Amino acid sequence: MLCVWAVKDKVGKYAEATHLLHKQLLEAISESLGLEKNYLQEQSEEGSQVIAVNCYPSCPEPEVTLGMPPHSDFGSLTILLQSSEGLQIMDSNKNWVCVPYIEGALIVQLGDQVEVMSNGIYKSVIHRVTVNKHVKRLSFASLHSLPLHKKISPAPELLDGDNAAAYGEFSFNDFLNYISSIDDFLQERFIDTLKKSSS
Ligand SMILES: O=C(O)CCC(=O)C(=O)O
Ligand SMILES: [Fe+2]
Repeated sequence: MLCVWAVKDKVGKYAEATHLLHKQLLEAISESLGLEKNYLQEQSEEGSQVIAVNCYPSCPEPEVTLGMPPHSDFGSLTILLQSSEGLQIMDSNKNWVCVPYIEGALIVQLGDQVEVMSNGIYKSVIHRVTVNKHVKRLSFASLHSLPLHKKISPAPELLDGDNAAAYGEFSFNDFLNYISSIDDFLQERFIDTLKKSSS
């Protein structure tokens, strides 16, 4: 019992720390886009945070399988801690690049919601997870999202005559409806369905 409480306390503190870090990162991203410092954070107010613990057992034939298939995260940002290498991101030439393991380092992945709000100035990162023949891998993902029914669209300050909105508006709920309505949501990323044809 003591052990359960100790873990609960640690995970609770971790969730609080990543919640604060998410806020600070959104402020930095807002400023980098030339928006009000609080713009993205205000959009994200009353949003959700989920801590997912992923376990990838060692696998006798790592070359024929994946721990997690390619996807981008639907939310604003994902803050990730990994126990060993395994995460790969797709670069602009569509090559898979290994994210190195650095003890204690946090990995920040930009999600679809920030891609849309930045009108595509930032792109969400496509990533996948490989498995290892000998090593079991754990990852702790803090997944942050805007509120379920909040409509998300490009920040109006980023739009002018030369820069039209490159994405239609959507909510997290629209995303959930999308993935429950199709057979294989990995075939087409939800964000691609929002892109306007001129983009
Ligand atoms: O295990 C990882 O490194 C990534 C996990 C992930 O992509 C996710 O939870 O969305
Ligand atoms: Fe992910």
